[in-house]
Amino acid sequence: MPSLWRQLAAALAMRRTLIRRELRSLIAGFLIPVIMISIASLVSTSIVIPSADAMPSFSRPFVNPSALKDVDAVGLVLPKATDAQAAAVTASLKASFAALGKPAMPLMPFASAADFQASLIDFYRGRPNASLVPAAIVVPDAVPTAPDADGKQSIKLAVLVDDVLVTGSRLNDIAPVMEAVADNAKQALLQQTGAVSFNSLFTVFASDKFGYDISSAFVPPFAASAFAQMISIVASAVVEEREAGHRDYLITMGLHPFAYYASIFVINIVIFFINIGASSLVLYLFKIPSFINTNYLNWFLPMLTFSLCCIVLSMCLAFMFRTQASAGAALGFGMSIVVFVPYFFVYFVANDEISTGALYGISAALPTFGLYRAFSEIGLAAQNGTPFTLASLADTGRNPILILSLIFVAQTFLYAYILAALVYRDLTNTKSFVGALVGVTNNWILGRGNGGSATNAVGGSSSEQYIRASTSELFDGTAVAVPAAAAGGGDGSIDAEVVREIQRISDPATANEDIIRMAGVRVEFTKPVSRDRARWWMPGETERFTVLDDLWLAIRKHECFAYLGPNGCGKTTTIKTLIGMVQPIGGHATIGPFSILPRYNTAARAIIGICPQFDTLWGKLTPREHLRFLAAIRGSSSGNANAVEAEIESLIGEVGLMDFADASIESLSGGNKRKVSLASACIGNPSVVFLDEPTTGVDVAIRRSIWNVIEKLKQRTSVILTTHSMEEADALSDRIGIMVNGQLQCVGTPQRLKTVYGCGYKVTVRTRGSPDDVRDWFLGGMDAGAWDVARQVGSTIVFQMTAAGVAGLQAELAAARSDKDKMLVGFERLRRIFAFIESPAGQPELAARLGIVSHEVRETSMSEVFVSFAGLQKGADK
Ligand SMILES: Nc1ncnc2c1ncn2[C@@H]1O[C@H](COP(=O)(O)OP(=O)(O)OP(=O)(O)O)[C@@H](O)[C@H]1O
Repeated sequence: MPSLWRQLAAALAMRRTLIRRELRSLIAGFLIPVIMISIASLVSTSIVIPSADAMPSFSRPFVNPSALKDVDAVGLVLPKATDAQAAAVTASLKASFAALGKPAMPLMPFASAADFQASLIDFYRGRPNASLVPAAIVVPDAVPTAPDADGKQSIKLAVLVDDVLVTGSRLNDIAPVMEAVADNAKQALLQQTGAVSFNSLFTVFASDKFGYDISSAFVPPFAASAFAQMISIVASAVVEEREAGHRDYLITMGLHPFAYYASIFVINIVIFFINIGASSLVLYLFKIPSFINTNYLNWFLPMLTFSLCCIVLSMCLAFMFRTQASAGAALGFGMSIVVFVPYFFVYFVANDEISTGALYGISAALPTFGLYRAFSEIGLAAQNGTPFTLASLADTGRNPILILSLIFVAQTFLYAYILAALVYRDLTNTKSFVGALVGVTNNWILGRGNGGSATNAVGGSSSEQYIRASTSELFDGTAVAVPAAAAGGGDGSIDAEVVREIQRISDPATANEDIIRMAGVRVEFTKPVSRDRARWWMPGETERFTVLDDLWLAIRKHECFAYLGPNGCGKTTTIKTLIGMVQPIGGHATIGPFSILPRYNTAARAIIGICPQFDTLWGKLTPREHLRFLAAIRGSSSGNANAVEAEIESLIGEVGLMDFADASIESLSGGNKRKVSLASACIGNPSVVFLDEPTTGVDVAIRRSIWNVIEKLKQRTSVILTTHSMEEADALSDRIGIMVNGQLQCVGTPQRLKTVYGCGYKVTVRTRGSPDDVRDWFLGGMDAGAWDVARQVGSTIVFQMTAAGVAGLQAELAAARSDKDKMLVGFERLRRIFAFIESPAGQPELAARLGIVSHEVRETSMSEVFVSFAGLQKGADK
């Protein structure tokens, strides 16, 4: 196998190709954060008055005003008042304030609200000539120039009060003052206009609107939420890959789990960078004050470090979900809650004030909160006129960005540890999470693990180390007790060849004959308790059931072994055990020189190839790219790029994909996809290839071509073929094993099984004479009672052996000492049958009477042998 880094490079190259091909869907996914930040920016900037666009950052000088005691200037906006009216109102207000003990109160009349705003903004900017503090503005609305028909004038008088002055208990202090202001304004206007009625109202205006940066409150939660959405996007993608079987396929084909997860990490970091860039651009283009006035490293550090921890966290969360749909829905919603609930709590309940300890504590538990607070602190600092600078990063008392970023980095390591444990548990079927943590610590971190561990690859030890360590673990045949029924010469209850196979497996001297050996392998799964036994007070109750029950099986070098059995008998489970995707509860097994049970030595994966039952292909790749990628992760024995290309071309030619080698896999027919899977299994010259129902769902022509490939394949490697096609097994395999109820029921050459387990022969005769004569002649002449008529259609009669006839044949076979003798018994039988049917040829009169046109003698088919075993499967449809 190539080094970890080469595998990582190969996985990255493949992901890059996939991303290029799936750019549209990817952009759609990753646009979400940018869209969210854009919306937040747009809303923020649209709430700020237009003239504030050009404003630099400012600080509010009267954040906590002491009511009117702090008011030393008033702006008057009297847009429609005449000069005389304005002077009257001004004089009246002066009097009003003089009464409050503020005789030097400067009053500044403005011709329009826009004038007033401009002056106000100058004030906020800290311009020296702007001394205005807005406290009250009196705006007479629609000042009539002449009395109405009744001689009366009606004036609406609006008294606007800065909201900062009316917060909390200060309202009571302000109300009488403002009433006085209004009253004096009324009096002044009355004198000037002679109006007899006034409608006066108080309106509280927010001086905020004159430039308060609402983005500093608005953008942080949205930006944090946008980044939090990335968690659900990344996690969904990881779940999708697992759901499609890609992860397991790659790992069983030899990709290091570390390389697999590291490739996801690296690719997502790149995507995050793009995202950080795009989001920053949005904030810049919208001129979000806290962004453009703050040193960029203050933004970048939390965004980057959050991305690191977010990606690893996503990979951990992916383990909670089986399907991409559930992951997307649950995490998308969950992340919004996780961001917004603490945000609302802190902003509204805690009044945006939070102690440093609480800030770091909550951030350590919820990274999304940490990110929100980081953005929020940046916003607050900018709004207060002291935006974070590069130097302020070191001032951790005032600027929490560095500490928050370090918290994210620490979380990245923590989640990486948890991820390692989750992967470890998944790949080794360790029951408890704590056990997995211990396993990770011992095997991967401290390097104390056993060399044969399924997971040592990640520890970085070299392949040689592994092989040495694991070879010593190879079971010597005596490590597992031979089943009682197979002890000695067997007690006759199990197939003689199965007994011989068990004895051979338990003899270490014969180990070199086999590429695969399994001894006493036991696999159990759990399933929901059946309804009739379910207890209502224990919902979701499960029970264990045995799938492989003390399985002994050996595959010889360079043989094609057809592994047959009814649905659910455990064929796929056997293969999954051999490729390390199922962890048995007992037994020993080896593949070549590697021990794979009780602990899976991942070095074995270099010598196996897998064509899974369901195609696990990347639709956007072409067959050639697919094979190249697998070649890169498996490595070529020569390490020569030309040799790899030659191997790929030869495989493409062998499976007949020349015309489709550069078409995307998703455009191929089911049959051609099967061929890609088959070629993929052969990449890297494996010593044994697992073909799990390779011809399922393909037409006759493609089936034939796949058969041809298998024929060639078995000349250079061992093949384990599972299939439901007896014709296929019969045609391709050197030996057949039939598995029922998790145990091998019989094993041997197709001929042996047909001879030993068949139900004799069938003879079909077609006549132009009388079928009755033929029937009487056949049944009278062949062994008495051994034959009967199976069916008669027109002039064709089919004879088959009776139960007594089959029993007689079986007795003869049982008496034969060896398979060879059994074959001879079979041949002798055939010879006798043919001799009898052809005997009329020497008797013209009989031949003329019978008028036999043609005859056919057929042995029991593999299907019939199979059916006789399949019926024994528990729970099988009869
Ligand atoms: N992960 C699992 N958890 C629980 N039960 C499982 C699991 N995998 C397989 N099984 C069950 O184990 C039994 C054997 O399954 P397996 O897939 O090995 O059968 P098979 O012989 O390959 O069947 P088929 O010919 O239909 O592919 C079945 O009853 C199946 O439902």
